[in-house]
Amino acid sequence: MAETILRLEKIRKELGLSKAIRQTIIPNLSLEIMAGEFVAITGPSGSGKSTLLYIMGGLDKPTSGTVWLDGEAITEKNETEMNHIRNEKIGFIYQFHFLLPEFNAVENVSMPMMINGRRTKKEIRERAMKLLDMVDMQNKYTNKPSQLSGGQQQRVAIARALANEPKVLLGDEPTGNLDSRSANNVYQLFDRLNRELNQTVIVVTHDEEFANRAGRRIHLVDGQIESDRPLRTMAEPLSGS
Ligand SMILES: Nc1ncnc2c1ncn2[C@@H]1O[C@H](COP(=O)(O)OP(=O)(O)OP(=O)(O)O)[C@@H](O)[C@H]1O
Repeated sequence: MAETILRLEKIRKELGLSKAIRQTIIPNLSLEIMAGEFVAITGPSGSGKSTLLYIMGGLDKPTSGTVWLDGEAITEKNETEMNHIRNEKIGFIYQFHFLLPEFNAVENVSMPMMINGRRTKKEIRERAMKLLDMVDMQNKYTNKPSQLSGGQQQRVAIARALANEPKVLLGDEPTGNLDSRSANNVYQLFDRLNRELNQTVIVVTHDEEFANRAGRRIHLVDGQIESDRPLRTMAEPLSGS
């Protein structure tokens, strides 16, 4: 049986707009995600999807409540400990790739491994190339981001997010900035990572087609789960693929 990889317990998020005015983004949300799940988080603009994803990935702290990642309460960690956990256990993909412009594809993918320090230089380079092969970027090792299309840049960003074998891969609108063909490549890649590597994937998306490819769909309204339903059981083949 799959184990719980991420657990959110009574998460509340408020923002202080001024001393007197506080906005509640997430009133009280609990959620459990199992290893190997592919979860899409949908909902109207402003419903708190990105806030929730950032809290899951330790990039934002809830006002109260606990986030457990791989059995550890990450909400209790300080910034230094959190940097380490993010590097080791969380892969984050944004709508805009945030690749380092002055470095080529191999160097960008190598970066999280260099920071981590668990591998030798040679191992890092070999793994970076292997990851780029996996995202079908084998011919672009030495290209800098400006020499790549938007879809290719996003695939390098995905390879980078996978560099340290993260427990969870989090995507904030990873196809939001792509044309439909590149978006389709990215869907297929997420799908493959989930099925072949059993990678846990959680994506926030406005894209209906992407959301429908996930194994589970959580719909947020006003920071609350309006629906949470399986779209298919884990590792069940996607119809039409
Ligand atoms: N730094 C901030 N300062 C003020 N308000 C914020 C801040 N970050 C988020 N908010 C507010 O929190 C709410 C939730 O924002 P969030 O980005 O999580 O929603 P979302 O569902 O991801 O929206 P979208 O689909 O438009 O990206 C919104 O009302 C937003 O205006």
